[in-house]
Amino acid sequence: MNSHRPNPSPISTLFSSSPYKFFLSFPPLLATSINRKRQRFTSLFLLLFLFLCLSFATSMAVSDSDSGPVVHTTPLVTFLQRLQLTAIRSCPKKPDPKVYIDLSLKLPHDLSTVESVFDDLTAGSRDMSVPVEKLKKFVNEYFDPAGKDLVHHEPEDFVSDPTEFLLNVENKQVRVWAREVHCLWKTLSGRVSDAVIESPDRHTLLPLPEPVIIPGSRFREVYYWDSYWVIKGLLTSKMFTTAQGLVTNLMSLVETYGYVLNGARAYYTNRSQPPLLSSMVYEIYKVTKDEELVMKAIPVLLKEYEFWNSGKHKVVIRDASGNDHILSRYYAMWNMPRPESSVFDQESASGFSSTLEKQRFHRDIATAAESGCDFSTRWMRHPPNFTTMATTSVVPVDLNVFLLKMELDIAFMMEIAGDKNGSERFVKASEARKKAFEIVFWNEKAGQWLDYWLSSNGDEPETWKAENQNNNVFASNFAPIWISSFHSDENFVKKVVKALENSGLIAPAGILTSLTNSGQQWDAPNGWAPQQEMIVTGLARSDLKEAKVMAEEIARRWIRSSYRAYKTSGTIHEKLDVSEIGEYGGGGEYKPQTGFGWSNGVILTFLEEFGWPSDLSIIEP
Ligand SMILES: OC[C@H]1O[C@H](O[C@H]2O[C@H](CO)[C@@H](O)[C@H](O)[C@H]2O)[C@H](O)[C@@H](O)[C@@H]1O
Repeated sequence: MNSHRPNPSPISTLFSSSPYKFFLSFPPLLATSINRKRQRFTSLFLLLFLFLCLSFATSMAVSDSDSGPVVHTTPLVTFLQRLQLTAIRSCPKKPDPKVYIDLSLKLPHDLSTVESVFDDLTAGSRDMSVPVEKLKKFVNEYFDPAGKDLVHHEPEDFVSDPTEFLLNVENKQVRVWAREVHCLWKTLSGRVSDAVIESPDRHTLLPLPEPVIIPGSRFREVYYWDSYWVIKGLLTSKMFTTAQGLVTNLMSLVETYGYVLNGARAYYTNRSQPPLLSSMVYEIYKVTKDEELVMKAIPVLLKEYEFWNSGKHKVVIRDASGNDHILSRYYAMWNMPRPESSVFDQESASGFSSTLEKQRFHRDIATAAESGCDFSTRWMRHPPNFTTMATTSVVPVDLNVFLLKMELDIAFMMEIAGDKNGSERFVKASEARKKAFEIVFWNEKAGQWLDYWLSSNGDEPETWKAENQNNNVFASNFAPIWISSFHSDENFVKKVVKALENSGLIAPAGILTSLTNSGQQWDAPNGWAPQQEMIVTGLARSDLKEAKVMAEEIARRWIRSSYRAYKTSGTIHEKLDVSEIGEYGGGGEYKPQTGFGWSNGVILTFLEEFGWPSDLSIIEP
């Protein structure tokens, strides 16, 4: 596991800077002109002086740098960041910065040689730019292109027409399309190449034991929370072995790092993503009844549970009666620009003058990436001002739903394993978190759960204040309805359904992410597959008729829109613009992506859940 080493303090560079070198060389210079006693006194004096300098610099270092945890990255990532900067400054058509951080070092070159060639190439260039042709030549000579280290893999359990596939989809047009979506698993399937296993230091792609399903396009590596909806889709496609392989991969990351990484890249080791590993194991178990998988998963899930419920991730909110409620927040172990978007982050932080402000901002940016919702007005103190991102100060509703679900899943798995005490312990933990939902997040007037803004840095317990609830409407405010703890009481669900109906979130093609069009991708007018699925599935599982009707209506809108977008663009999109049927989403820091893992998964899941009658047109009425 990576150690959470603190950020290197400016003190480490103190003695290499010139004025101090001068002081260190001072005593020998004096030796010829004064006697030994005086020399000893002078040396002592200088030592004392240096000690005082050191103490002063240390105290400055402590107060002027953010003291949170930092997981360091690899030398290759650090170099590729330099190359990325040069590429962005050199190419007239701005390339996707992620392309450069995904390159791998060609054999037989070693990094230090390549670095010195690069130093020569950029020497004399003030802004690090170089002529494009020279840059291309350098990259081609020393690097393999992004994506070369993930080789195609034909999934062994893929059949083009699986038996019992989507039996309730009767409409011919929809069946044909569903089969095409099912076939996309083949294009998204890959295996980490042997080159990565043999020389991991030459790659930013991390070794994984089993084949993978990637989201698609620029996302040529496994992502944590995406995998939940990919797995749901794979189960519909009867690809059980592939689904199990994905879980084995994510479990291997927990074994190595102590948590599941944001994605399987060396530059994602400083953060996780929404914790859905237990839900993945649960979904697979429901279909396969594979007890061996459950037994393997329990210790891994316990390790992951500890990660989310300790250190900076853990927060304590005290209620008016003095009872403490333990919840979790996102908190990345990083306070610098994200390597995959380094230039973007540097520019965004350029308005901050102190190192401390910059570091805090970078941590809040990386933390938003850990939330999976990068970026959104949800994390901004003064939306839509991006520089007011303060993700570490938010106790998020959805993260705590995932953790409550994890507690219930672990309890369920421990029951299977025959560990009654362990199971009871986790049932108790889930009850405590459910209580915290009532006290901290639930807002009776709004009929939804609201994110909570911390008043302090979250290191000490703090007292709950009504004004700290974020009153803005987000799809995530309705995420709790996903789990049985919140959808089993009909009267309660009625309240939530009414609030959702009146929220303004229900749009022609699905559920909006928020009501603010900020230009960020996790805001209006975008709708994302995972949020549609959580809310729709939760409503559909309740016993309330209105909730079921609403669920089906939202699912049909989403499917129709995905179908129309597919027919016009020939592909499935990462996100949709839900203000209009058939429009794909935009905004944010990268171009809209296609492929696409979780969108395919949710289309198949909805078709499995609601079917499609033969007389119902897929073209919107
Ligand atoms: O490169 C920018 C960011 O890209 C990722 O985030 C987006 O794509 C992921 C894969 O589909 C998805 O899990 C996430 O919810 C999206 O916002 C990546 O996860 C970020 O860490 C990265 O900075």
